[in-house]
Amino acid sequence: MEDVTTHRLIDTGIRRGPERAYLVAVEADEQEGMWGAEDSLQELEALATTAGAAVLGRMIQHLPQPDAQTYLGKGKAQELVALDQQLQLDVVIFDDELTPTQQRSLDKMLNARVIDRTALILDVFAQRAYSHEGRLQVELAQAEYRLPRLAGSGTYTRQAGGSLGGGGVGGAIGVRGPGETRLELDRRRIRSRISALRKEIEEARSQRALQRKQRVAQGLPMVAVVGYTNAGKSTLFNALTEAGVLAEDKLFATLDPVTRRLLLPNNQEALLSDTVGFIQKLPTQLIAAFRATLEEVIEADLLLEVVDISHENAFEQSETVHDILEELGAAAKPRVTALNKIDLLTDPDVLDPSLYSHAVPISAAEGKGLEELCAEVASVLADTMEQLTVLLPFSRGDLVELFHRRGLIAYEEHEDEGTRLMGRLPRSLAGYYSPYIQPPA
Ligand SMILES: Nc1nc2c(ncn2[C@@H]2O[C@H](COP(=O)(O)OP(=O)(O)OP(=O)(O)O)[C@@H](O)[C@H]2O)c(=O)[nH]1
Ligand SMILES: [Mg+2]
Repeated sequence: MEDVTTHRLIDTGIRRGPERAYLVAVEADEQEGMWGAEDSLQELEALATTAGAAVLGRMIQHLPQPDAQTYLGKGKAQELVALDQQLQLDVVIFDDELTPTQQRSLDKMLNARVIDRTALILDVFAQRAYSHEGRLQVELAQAEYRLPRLAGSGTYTRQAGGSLGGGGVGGAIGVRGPGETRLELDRRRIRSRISALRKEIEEARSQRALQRKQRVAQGLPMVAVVGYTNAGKSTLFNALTEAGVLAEDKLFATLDPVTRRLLLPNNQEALLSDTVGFIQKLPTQLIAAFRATLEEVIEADLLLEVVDISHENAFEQSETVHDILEELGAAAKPRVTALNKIDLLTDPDVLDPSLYSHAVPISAAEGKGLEELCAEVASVLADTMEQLTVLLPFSRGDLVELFHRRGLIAYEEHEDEGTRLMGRLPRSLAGYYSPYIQPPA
Protein backbone atom coordinates (compact mmCIF):
# COMPACT_ATOMS: atom_id res chain seq x y z
CA MET A 1 0.00 0.00 0.00
CA GLU A 2 0.94 3.55 -0.55
CA ASP A 3 2.54 5.22 2.42
CA VAL A 4 0.21 8.12 3.07
CA THR A 5 0.21 9.88 6.39
CA THR A 6 -2.48 12.36 5.55
CA HIS A 7 -5.23 12.29 2.98
CA ARG A 8 -4.98 15.95 2.39
CA LEU A 9 -2.72 16.71 -0.48
CA ILE A 10 -0.12 19.24 0.45
CA ASP A 11 1.57 20.21 -2.72
CA THR A 12 5.31 19.80 -2.57
CA GLY A 13 5.91 20.48 -6.21
CA ILE A 14 6.53 16.77 -6.72
CA ARG A 15 3.80 14.57 -8.17
CA ARG A 16 3.65 11.30 -6.30
CA GLY A 17 1.75 9.26 -8.79
CA PRO A 18 -1.81 9.85 -9.88
CA GLU A 19 -4.21 11.47 -7.44
CA ARG A 20 -6.85 9.10 -6.07
CA ALA A 21 -10.19 10.42 -7.24
CA TYR A 22 -13.84 9.58 -6.65
CA LEU A 23 -16.71 10.88 -8.81
CA VAL A 24 -20.13 11.99 -7.57
CA ALA A 25 -23.31 12.93 -9.46
CA VAL A 26 -26.93 13.67 -8.67
CA GLU A 27 -29.53 12.55 -11.17
CA ALA A 28 -33.06 13.87 -11.22
CA ASP A 29 -35.60 11.21 -12.22
CA GLU A 30 -37.06 13.61 -14.71
CA GLN A 31 -33.78 14.35 -16.43
CA GLU A 32 -33.98 17.61 -18.30
CA GLY A 33 -31.33 17.31 -20.95
CA MET A 34 -30.67 14.13 -22.86
CA TRP A 35 -27.51 13.30 -21.01
CA GLY A 36 -27.99 10.71 -18.27
CA ALA A 37 -25.81 10.85 -15.13
CA GLU A 38 -24.06 7.65 -16.14
CA ASP A 39 -22.90 9.09 -19.49
CA SER A 40 -22.02 12.36 -17.86
CA LEU A 41 -19.85 10.57 -15.27
CA GLN A 42 -18.19 8.57 -18.03
CA GLU A 43 -17.13 11.85 -19.51
CA LEU A 44 -16.14 13.27 -16.11
CA GLU A 45 -13.87 10.26 -15.73
CA ALA A 46 -12.22 11.00 -19.09
CA LEU A 47 -11.68 14.58 -17.92
CA ALA A 48 -10.24 13.41 -14.60
CA THR A 49 -7.91 10.98 -16.36
CA THR A 50 -6.81 13.68 -18.77
CA ALA A 51 -6.04 15.83 -15.72
CA GLY A 52 -3.87 13.03 -14.35
CA ALA A 53 -6.10 11.38 -11.73
CA ALA A 54 -6.82 7.71 -11.14
CA VAL A 55 -10.56 7.23 -10.68
CA LEU A 56 -11.33 4.71 -7.90
CA GLY A 57 -15.10 4.79 -8.09
CA ARG A 58 -18.27 6.73 -8.66
CA MET A 59 -21.54 7.41 -6.90
CA ILE A 60 -24.88 8.52 -8.36
CA GLN A 61 -27.76 9.61 -6.16
CA HIS A 62 -31.32 10.08 -7.42
CA LEU A 63 -32.65 13.35 -6.05
CA PRO A 64 -35.08 15.89 -7.50
CA GLN A 65 -32.25 18.41 -7.19
CA PRO A 66 -28.87 18.58 -5.44
CA ASP A 67 -29.00 19.39 -1.72
CA ALA A 68 -28.41 23.09 -1.08
CA GLN A 69 -25.85 22.37 1.65
CA THR A 70 -24.11 19.15 0.81
CA TYR A 71 -25.05 18.43 -2.84
CA LEU A 72 -25.82 14.83 -1.81
CA GLY A 73 -28.56 13.97 0.65
CA LYS A 74 -27.46 13.57 4.30
CA GLY A 75 -27.23 9.76 4.23
CA LYS A 76 -25.28 9.62 0.99
CA ALA A 77 -23.01 12.39 2.19
CA GLN A 78 -22.13 10.27 5.26
CA GLU A 79 -21.46 7.34 2.97
CA LEU A 80 -19.06 9.52 1.02
CA VAL A 81 -17.25 10.58 4.20
CA ALA A 82 -16.72 6.91 5.08
CA LEU A 83 -15.50 6.12 1.56
CA ASP A 84 -13.13 9.06 1.70
CA GLN A 85 -11.43 7.58 4.74
CA GLN A 86 -11.56 3.99 3.59
CA LEU A 87 -10.13 4.69 0.13
CA GLN A 88 -7.81 7.46 1.28
CA LEU A 89 -9.00 9.72 -1.46
CA ASP A 90 -7.05 12.75 -2.61
CA VAL A 91 -9.89 14.40 -4.44
CA VAL A 92 -13.67 14.08 -4.81
CA ILE A 93 -15.06 15.44 -8.06
CA PHE A 94 -18.70 16.57 -8.36
CA ASP A 95 -20.41 16.45 -11.75
CA ASP A 96 -22.10 19.85 -11.40
CA GLU A 97 -20.81 23.26 -10.48
CA LEU A 98 -20.98 23.50 -6.68
CA THR A 99 -22.28 26.65 -5.05
CA PRO A 100 -19.83 28.36 -2.69
CA THR A 101 -22.02 27.09 0.21
CA GLN A 102 -21.89 23.48 -0.96
CA GLN A 103 -18.17 23.81 -1.55
CA ARG A 104 -17.58 25.02 2.01
CA SER A 105 -19.67 22.35 3.75
CA LEU A 106 -18.13 19.58 1.68
CA ASP A 107 -14.65 20.96 2.36
CA LYS A 108 -15.40 20.67 6.09
CA MET A 109 -16.77 17.12 5.84
CA LEU A 110 -14.16 15.53 3.64
CA ASN A 111 -10.44 15.10 4.04
CA ALA A 112 -10.05 14.91 0.30
CA ARG A 113 -10.06 18.09 -1.74
CA VAL A 114 -13.47 18.95 -3.17
CA ILE A 115 -13.65 20.06 -6.78
CA ASP A 116 -16.47 20.35 -9.28
CA ARG A 117 -16.83 19.74 -12.99
CA THR A 118 -16.16 23.38 -13.78
CA ALA A 119 -12.90 23.45 -11.82
CA LEU A 120 -11.84 20.21 -13.50
CA ILE A 121 -12.53 21.53 -17.00
CA LEU A 122 -10.70 24.75 -16.13
CA ASP A 123 -7.82 22.61 -14.88
CA VAL A 124 -7.61 20.63 -18.12
CA PHE A 125 -7.68 23.88 -20.08
CA ALA A 126 -4.97 25.30 -17.82
CA GLN A 127 -2.70 22.35 -18.51
CA ARG A 128 -3.22 22.68 -22.24
CA ALA A 129 -2.90 26.41 -22.68
CA TYR A 130 0.43 27.03 -24.39
CA SER A 131 -0.05 30.29 -26.23
CA HIS A 132 0.04 33.66 -24.52
CA GLU A 133 -3.56 34.37 -25.47
CA GLY A 134 -4.71 30.90 -24.38
CA ARG A 135 -3.12 31.35 -20.98
CA LEU A 136 -4.69 34.76 -20.50
CA GLN A 137 -8.10 33.37 -21.34
CA VAL A 138 -7.78 30.43 -18.96
CA GLU A 139 -6.50 32.65 -16.18
CA LEU A 140 -9.45 34.99 -16.66
CA ALA A 141 -11.93 32.10 -16.52
CA GLN A 142 -10.24 30.71 -13.39
CA ALA A 143 -10.18 34.07 -11.67
CA GLU A 144 -13.88 34.59 -12.35
CA TYR A 145 -14.67 31.12 -11.07
CA ARG A 146 -12.63 31.70 -7.92
CA LEU A 147 -13.80 35.16 -7.03
CA PRO A 148 -17.20 34.26 -5.50
CA ARG A 149 -15.60 31.31 -3.76
CA LEU A 150 -13.11 33.39 -1.87
CA ALA A 151 -15.57 34.45 0.83
CA GLY A 152 -14.46 31.94 3.46
CA SER A 153 -10.93 33.10 2.87
CA GLY A 154 -9.19 30.27 4.72
CA THR A 155 -10.70 27.66 2.41
CA TYR A 156 -8.73 28.76 -0.50
CA THR A 157 -5.32 28.81 1.03
CA ARG A 158 -5.98 25.37 2.48
CA GLN A 159 -6.96 23.97 -0.89
CA ALA A 160 -4.06 25.51 -2.62
CA GLY A 161 -1.60 23.81 -0.32
CA GLY A 162 1.51 25.42 1.08
CA SER A 163 3.89 25.97 -1.74
CA LEU A 164 2.30 26.66 -5.04
CA GLY A 165 4.90 28.16 -7.28
CA GLY A 166 4.68 28.92 -11.03
CA GLY A 167 4.79 26.07 -13.49
CA GLY A 168 1.41 24.49 -13.67
CA VAL A 169 2.08 20.79 -14.07
CA GLY A 170 3.36 20.33 -10.54
CA GLY A 171 0.23 21.52 -8.76
CA ALA A 172 -2.84 19.61 -7.72
CA ILE A 173 -5.86 19.14 -9.98
CA GLY A 174 -8.28 22.02 -9.82
CA VAL A 175 -5.92 24.53 -8.28
CA ARG A 176 -3.16 24.93 -10.84
CA GLY A 177 -2.93 27.13 -13.84
CA PRO A 178 -1.35 30.15 -15.37
CA GLY A 179 -2.53 32.26 -12.44
CA GLU A 180 -2.01 29.84 -9.62
CA THR A 181 0.59 31.91 -7.83
CA ARG A 182 -2.20 34.43 -7.40
CA LEU A 183 -4.52 32.08 -5.53
CA GLU A 184 -3.97 33.81 -2.25
CA LEU A 185 -4.68 37.26 -3.51
CA ASP A 186 -7.63 38.89 -1.88
CA ARG A 187 -10.78 39.77 -3.76
CA ARG A 188 -9.74 43.28 -4.54
CA ARG A 189 -6.53 42.22 -6.18
CA ILE A 190 -8.28 39.46 -8.07
CA ARG A 191 -10.77 41.99 -9.39
CA SER A 192 -8.04 44.24 -10.64
CA ARG A 193 -6.31 41.22 -12.18
CA ILE A 194 -9.57 40.35 -13.95
CA SER A 195 -9.82 43.78 -15.51
CA ALA A 196 -6.16 43.71 -16.54
CA LEU A 197 -6.70 40.30 -18.15
CA ARG A 198 -9.81 41.52 -19.94
CA LYS A 199 -7.88 44.44 -21.34
CA GLU A 200 -5.01 42.28 -22.57
CA ILE A 201 -7.38 39.78 -24.14
CA GLU A 202 -9.22 42.61 -25.84
CA GLU A 203 -5.95 43.77 -27.40
CA ALA A 204 -5.23 40.28 -28.70
CA ARG A 205 -8.79 40.14 -29.99
CA SER A 206 -8.56 43.34 -31.99
CA GLN A 207 -5.24 42.15 -33.42
CA ARG A 208 -6.92 38.96 -34.53
CA ALA A 209 -9.92 40.85 -35.89
CA LEU A 210 -7.58 42.95 -38.02
CA GLN A 211 -5.94 39.87 -39.51
CA ARG A 212 -9.33 38.38 -40.22
CA LYS A 213 -10.46 41.55 -41.94
CA GLN A 214 -7.45 41.42 -44.22
CA ARG A 215 -8.26 37.84 -45.14
CA VAL A 216 -11.89 38.64 -45.81
CA ALA A 217 -10.81 41.53 -48.04
CA GLN A 218 -9.00 38.95 -50.15
CA GLY A 219 -12.35 37.29 -50.69
CA LEU A 220 -11.43 33.99 -49.08
CA PRO A 221 -14.43 32.31 -47.49
CA MET A 222 -13.85 31.14 -43.94
CA VAL A 223 -14.66 27.61 -42.84
CA ALA A 224 -14.44 26.77 -39.13
CA VAL A 225 -14.07 23.17 -37.97
CA VAL A 226 -16.26 22.77 -34.90
CA GLY A 227 -17.37 19.84 -32.78
CA TYR A 228 -17.30 18.01 -29.50
CA THR A 229 -13.93 17.52 -27.87
CA ASN A 230 -12.07 14.45 -29.19
CA ALA A 231 -14.35 14.14 -32.24
CA GLY A 232 -11.34 14.26 -34.56
CA LYS A 233 -11.33 17.92 -35.63
CA SER A 234 -7.55 18.29 -35.62
CA THR A 235 -7.06 14.95 -37.34
CA LEU A 236 -9.41 16.09 -40.12
CA PHE A 237 -7.78 19.51 -40.24
CA ASN A 238 -4.38 17.87 -40.71
CA ALA A 239 -5.68 15.45 -43.31
CA LEU A 240 -7.11 18.34 -45.33
CA THR A 241 -4.26 20.83 -44.96
CA GLU A 242 -1.19 18.80 -43.96
CA ALA A 243 -0.76 21.26 -41.13
CA GLY A 244 0.71 18.94 -38.51
CA VAL A 245 -1.51 20.24 -35.71
CA LEU A 246 -1.43 18.21 -32.48
CA ALA A 247 -4.15 15.52 -32.48
CA GLU A 248 -4.41 13.30 -29.44
CA ASP A 249 -6.73 10.95 -27.66
CA LYS A 250 -7.11 13.52 -24.92
CA LEU A 251 -9.82 16.02 -24.18
CA PHE A 252 -9.13 19.58 -25.26
CA ALA A 253 -5.93 18.81 -27.15
CA THR A 254 -6.59 21.99 -29.13
CA LEU A 255 -7.09 25.38 -27.46
CA ASP A 256 -5.65 27.85 -29.92
CA PRO A 257 -7.21 28.27 -33.31
CA VAL A 258 -5.01 27.55 -36.33
CA THR A 259 -5.88 28.68 -39.86
CA ARG A 260 -4.65 27.28 -43.18
CA ARG A 261 -5.61 27.56 -46.81
CA LEU A 262 -7.75 24.82 -48.26
CA LEU A 263 -8.12 24.15 -51.99
CA LEU A 264 -11.57 22.82 -52.86
CA PRO A 265 -12.36 20.50 -55.79
CA ASN A 266 -13.85 23.35 -57.89
CA ASN A 267 -10.48 25.11 -57.51
CA GLN A 268 -12.01 27.49 -55.03
CA GLU A 269 -9.79 28.45 -52.13
CA ALA A 270 -11.05 28.79 -48.57
CA LEU A 271 -9.54 29.37 -45.15
CA LEU A 272 -9.96 26.49 -42.75
CA SER A 273 -9.67 27.01 -38.97
CA ASP A 274 -9.22 24.31 -36.35
CA THR A 275 -10.82 25.37 -33.07
CA VAL A 276 -11.27 24.42 -29.43
CA GLY A 277 -13.69 21.55 -28.78
CA PHE A 278 -16.96 21.78 -26.88
CA ILE A 279 -18.28 19.72 -23.98
CA GLN A 280 -21.57 19.54 -22.09
CA LYS A 281 -21.85 21.84 -19.08
CA LEU A 282 -19.04 23.94 -20.54
CA PRO A 283 -18.34 26.56 -17.87
CA THR A 284 -19.88 29.88 -18.86
CA GLN A 285 -16.74 31.63 -17.62
CA LEU A 286 -14.80 29.69 -20.26
CA ILE A 287 -17.16 30.52 -23.10
CA ALA A 288 -16.94 34.18 -22.15
CA ALA A 289 -13.16 34.12 -21.76
CA PHE A 290 -12.68 32.21 -25.02
CA ARG A 291 -14.93 34.49 -27.04
CA ALA A 292 -11.90 35.94 -28.80
CA THR A 293 -10.73 32.49 -29.84
CA LEU A 294 -14.23 31.51 -30.79
CA GLU A 295 -14.57 34.45 -33.14
CA GLU A 296 -13.14 32.20 -35.84
CA VAL A 297 -16.43 30.33 -35.41
CA ILE A 298 -18.62 33.40 -34.99
CA GLU A 299 -17.25 35.01 -38.17
CA ALA A 300 -17.11 31.88 -40.32
CA ASP A 301 -19.04 31.59 -43.60
CA LEU A 302 -19.53 27.89 -43.06
CA LEU A 303 -19.20 25.51 -40.13
CA LEU A 304 -17.70 22.09 -40.73
CA GLU A 305 -18.97 20.07 -37.79
CA VAL A 306 -17.08 16.91 -36.91
CA VAL A 307 -19.12 14.22 -35.12
CA ASP A 308 -17.52 11.08 -33.67
CA ILE A 309 -20.15 8.75 -35.03
CA SER A 310 -18.60 5.76 -33.23
CA HIS A 311 -19.35 7.37 -29.85
CA GLU A 312 -22.49 6.11 -28.16
CA ASN A 313 -23.49 9.69 -27.32
CA ALA A 314 -22.77 11.01 -30.81
CA PHE A 315 -26.17 12.61 -31.18
CA GLU A 316 -26.20 14.14 -27.68
CA GLN A 317 -22.73 15.52 -28.34
CA SER A 318 -23.91 17.10 -31.55
CA GLU A 319 -26.91 18.62 -29.75
CA THR A 320 -24.57 20.06 -27.13
CA VAL A 321 -22.44 21.58 -29.92
CA HIS A 322 -25.56 23.18 -31.38
CA ASP A 323 -26.57 24.59 -27.99
CA ILE A 324 -23.17 26.24 -27.61
CA LEU A 325 -23.26 27.52 -31.20
CA GLU A 326 -26.62 29.04 -30.35
CA GLU A 327 -25.11 30.74 -27.34
CA LEU A 328 -22.41 32.14 -29.62
CA GLY A 329 -25.00 33.32 -32.12
CA ALA A 330 -23.58 31.02 -34.81
CA ALA A 331 -26.27 28.35 -34.97
CA ALA A 332 -27.87 29.63 -38.16
CA LYS A 333 -24.72 29.41 -40.26
CA PRO A 334 -24.57 26.98 -43.19
CA ARG A 335 -23.20 23.69 -41.91
CA VAL A 336 -21.64 20.54 -43.32
CA THR A 337 -21.32 17.54 -41.00
CA ALA A 338 -18.42 15.11 -41.14
CA LEU A 339 -19.58 11.84 -39.59
CA ASN A 340 -16.11 10.77 -38.48
CA LYS A 341 -14.45 7.52 -37.36
CA ILE A 342 -16.56 5.26 -39.62
CA ASP A 343 -13.58 2.86 -39.51
CA LEU A 344 -14.59 2.07 -35.90
CA LEU A 345 -18.21 1.25 -36.74
CA THR A 346 -19.03 -2.41 -36.40
CA ASP A 347 -22.67 -1.82 -37.19
CA PRO A 348 -23.06 0.53 -40.17
CA ASP A 349 -26.79 0.78 -39.39
CA VAL A 350 -26.13 3.29 -36.62
CA LEU A 351 -25.18 5.72 -39.36
CA ASP A 352 -28.22 7.88 -40.01
CA PRO A 353 -27.04 10.87 -42.06
CA SER A 354 -30.56 12.29 -42.12
CA LEU A 355 -30.10 13.32 -38.46
CA TYR A 356 -27.42 15.81 -39.47
CA SER A 357 -27.13 18.71 -41.86
CA HIS A 358 -25.32 17.90 -45.17
CA ALA A 359 -23.72 14.81 -43.63
CA VAL A 360 -20.80 12.96 -45.22
CA PRO A 361 -19.39 9.78 -43.60
CA ILE A 362 -15.60 9.93 -43.32
CA SER A 363 -12.59 8.51 -41.56
CA ALA A 364 -10.17 11.35 -40.96
CA ALA A 365 -7.58 8.89 -39.67
CA GLU A 366 -7.72 6.69 -42.77
CA GLY A 367 -8.38 9.51 -45.21
CA LYS A 368 -11.71 8.05 -46.33
CA GLY A 369 -14.53 10.20 -47.69
CA LEU A 370 -12.46 13.38 -47.73
CA GLU A 371 -13.09 14.12 -51.40
CA GLU A 372 -16.84 13.79 -50.94
CA LEU A 373 -16.61 15.99 -47.86
CA CYS A 374 -14.71 18.72 -49.73
CA ALA A 375 -17.20 18.53 -52.60
CA GLU A 376 -20.03 19.06 -50.12
CA VAL A 377 -18.21 21.98 -48.51
CA ALA A 378 -17.64 23.52 -51.96
CA SER A 379 -21.27 23.14 -52.91
CA VAL A 380 -22.67 24.58 -49.66
CA LEU A 381 -20.14 27.42 -49.85
CA ALA A 382 -21.25 28.16 -53.42
CA ASP A 383 -24.77 28.61 -52.07
CA THR A 384 -23.51 31.26 -49.65
CA MET A 385 -21.99 33.24 -52.53
CA GLU A 386 -23.69 35.98 -54.47
CA GLN A 387 -24.89 35.17 -57.94
CA LEU A 388 -24.26 37.98 -60.41
CA THR A 389 -23.71 38.96 -64.04
CA VAL A 390 -21.28 41.77 -64.80
CA LEU A 391 -19.91 43.50 -67.88
CA LEU A 392 -16.38 44.61 -67.06
CA PRO A 393 -14.69 47.21 -69.28
CA PHE A 394 -11.25 46.28 -70.62
CA SER A 395 -9.73 48.77 -68.19
CA ARG A 396 -10.87 46.52 -65.32
CA GLY A 397 -8.75 43.51 -66.13
CA ASP A 398 -7.98 43.38 -62.38
CA LEU A 399 -11.63 42.59 -61.58
CA VAL A 400 -11.77 39.92 -64.30
CA GLU A 401 -8.71 38.35 -62.75
CA LEU A 402 -10.15 38.59 -59.22
CA PHE A 403 -13.38 36.91 -60.36
CA HIS A 404 -11.33 34.07 -61.79
CA ARG A 405 -9.31 33.68 -58.61
CA ARG A 406 -12.06 33.97 -56.00
CA GLY A 407 -15.32 33.36 -57.77
CA LEU A 408 -17.02 30.52 -59.57
CA ILE A 409 -17.55 31.32 -63.24
CA ALA A 410 -20.50 29.81 -65.05
CA TYR A 411 -20.17 31.81 -68.28
CA GLU A 412 -17.60 34.15 -69.81
CA GLU A 413 -17.77 36.07 -73.08
CA HIS A 414 -15.56 38.77 -74.61
CA GLU A 415 -17.80 41.42 -76.11
CA ASP A 416 -17.10 44.74 -77.81
CA GLU A 417 -17.53 46.76 -74.59
CA GLY A 418 -15.65 44.37 -72.37
CA THR A 419 -15.85 40.99 -70.65
CA ARG A 420 -19.21 39.57 -69.65
CA LEU A 421 -18.99 37.27 -66.62
CA MET A 422 -21.75 35.29 -64.99
CA GLY A 423 -21.13 33.38 -61.78
CA ARG A 424 -20.84 33.47 -58.02
CA LEU A 425 -18.66 35.62 -55.83
CA PRO A 426 -17.99 35.76 -52.09
CA ARG A 427 -20.29 38.42 -50.66
CA SER A 428 -17.31 40.36 -49.31
CA LEU A 429 -16.17 41.01 -52.89
CA ALA A 430 -19.50 41.73 -54.55
CA GLY A 431 -19.25 45.45 -53.69
CA TYR A 432 -16.31 45.98 -56.09
CA TYR A 433 -18.51 44.84 -58.97
CA SER A 434 -21.63 46.88 -58.29
CA PRO A 435 -20.92 49.55 -60.98
CA TYR A 436 -20.82 46.81 -63.63
CA ILE A 437 -23.86 44.72 -62.73
CA GLN A 438 -26.00 43.57 -65.68
CA PRO A 439 -29.53 42.27 -65.57
CA PRO A 440 -29.38 38.46 -65.55
CA ALA A 441 -29.56 37.10 -69.11
N1 LIG B 1 -10.28 5.36 -35.42
C1 LIG B 1 -10.27 6.66 -35.69
N2 LIG B 1 -9.74 7.52 -34.80
C2 LIG B 1 -9.76 8.83 -35.11
C3 LIG B 1 -10.29 9.32 -36.33
N3 LIG B 1 -10.17 10.65 -36.33
C4 LIG B 1 -9.56 10.99 -35.16
N4 LIG B 1 -9.30 9.90 -34.43
C5 LIG B 1 -8.67 9.84 -33.10
O1 LIG B 1 -9.46 10.55 -32.17
C6 LIG B 1 -8.65 11.18 -31.18
C7 LIG B 1 -8.98 12.65 -31.11
O2 LIG B 1 -8.59 13.27 -32.30
P1 LIG B 1 -8.31 14.82 -32.41
O3 LIG B 1 -8.14 15.11 -33.86
O4 LIG B 1 -7.27 15.26 -31.46
O5 LIG B 1 -9.73 15.37 -31.91
P2 LIG B 1 -10.19 16.89 -31.69
O6 LIG B 1 -11.61 16.95 -32.08
O7 LIG B 1 -9.24 17.81 -32.37
O8 LIG B 1 -10.07 17.00 -30.12
P3 LIG B 1 -9.85 18.30 -29.18
O9 LIG B 1 -8.87 19.22 -29.82
O10 LIG B 1 -9.34 17.68 -27.94
O11 LIG B 1 -11.20 18.92 -28.99
C8 LIG B 1 -7.21 10.90 -31.61
O12 LIG B 1 -6.72 9.81 -30.87
C9 LIG B 1 -7.32 10.55 -33.07
O13 LIG B 1 -6.30 9.69 -33.51
C10 LIG B 1 -10.83 8.36 -37.26
O14 LIG B 1 -11.33 8.68 -38.35
N5 LIG B 1 -10.81 7.06 -36.87
MG1 LIG C 1 -8.11 19.31 -31.66
